[in-house]
Amino acid sequence: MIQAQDLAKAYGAKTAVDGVTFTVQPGRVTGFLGPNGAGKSTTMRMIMGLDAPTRGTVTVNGAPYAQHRAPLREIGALLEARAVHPGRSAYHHLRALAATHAIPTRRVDEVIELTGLGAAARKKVRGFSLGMGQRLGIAAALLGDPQVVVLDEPVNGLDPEGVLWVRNLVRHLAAEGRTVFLSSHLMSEMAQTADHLIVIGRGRIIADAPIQEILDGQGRARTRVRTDRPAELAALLARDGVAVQSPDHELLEVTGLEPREIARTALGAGVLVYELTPLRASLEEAYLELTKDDVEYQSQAHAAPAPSSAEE
Ligand SMILES: Nc1ncnc2c1ncn2[C@@H]1O[C@H](COP(=O)(O)OP(=O)(O)OP(=O)(O)O)[C@@H](O)[C@H]1O
Repeated sequence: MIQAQDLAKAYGAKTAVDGVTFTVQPGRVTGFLGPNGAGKSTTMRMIMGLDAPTRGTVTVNGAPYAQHRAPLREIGALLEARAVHPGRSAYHHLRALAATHAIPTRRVDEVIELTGLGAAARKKVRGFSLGMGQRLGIAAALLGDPQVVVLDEPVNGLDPEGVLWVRNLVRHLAAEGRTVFLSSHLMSEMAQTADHLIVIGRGRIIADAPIQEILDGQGRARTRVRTDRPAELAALLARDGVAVQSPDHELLEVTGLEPREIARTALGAGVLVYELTPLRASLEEAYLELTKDDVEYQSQAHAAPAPSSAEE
């Protein structure tokens, strides 16, 4: 289990993570979803003890990473920008890692098998494709047979077969009762892989719910309408896929129509509307909104010299 409590990280004046509180439970795949720059990698680095929080705490199975005697057996991670000696073979890289953590060599063969590295394991890492590099990173993460697995953008650079492989692997790890926490900036990928989603935008949690709940809530615009002729407007709005409720005098709650359409219908019939309030943006909409800002950020980042911390 991973528990973050009011976890925050600032780099100078830049707040990367702005006080997040969440729990990643064992036995399911938890997706950490957010656009580029939302704070996913920073949060994951703090989980792994690679970055010190400015505020708050994060624990892995009840203790901060640094306090575990054999951290590799507790939690395994694939983080971006993993340093692997390019002149070494994947096999030797894993052997060296195992040796420094008192992990038997037999386990190296197991993770090579598990990650489908196969014959490539004997080749120098220098010649690895992005996909093979990701597999090696995942092999290293699983080396200590950890109860908690953290993968930062594990499907980045993988071909469709590789994406499917990661999906099956993480589902298998969760089915074994492990805590699996993986990040992505793609809602579509998460929808197919995760049981539970934690959505982060600009360093803050914007949703933390089972995936089904999030998918059910998608795309169903709900609007509060106040009008002096509620019965008449309700009748005008009634159509397939639209639900109209009247919880109070002069009040309607309309599901399945955008405010603009409601306004147009009311205007067409000469019905006075004196309130029109969208009740809840769907997560997908909220997510797209955040992504939109991020695209702007990206284009600015390309126009100006890239910050030295940029990972892409
Ligand atoms: N070492 C650093 N120094 C300064 N700013 C940083 C540093 N690391 C991250 N940031 C900034 O903190 C914010 C969050 O970055 P982070 O890498 O955690 O986001 P992310 O959600 O993982 O995005 P991505 O998908 O691009 O990796 C970004 O604005 C980033 O530029």
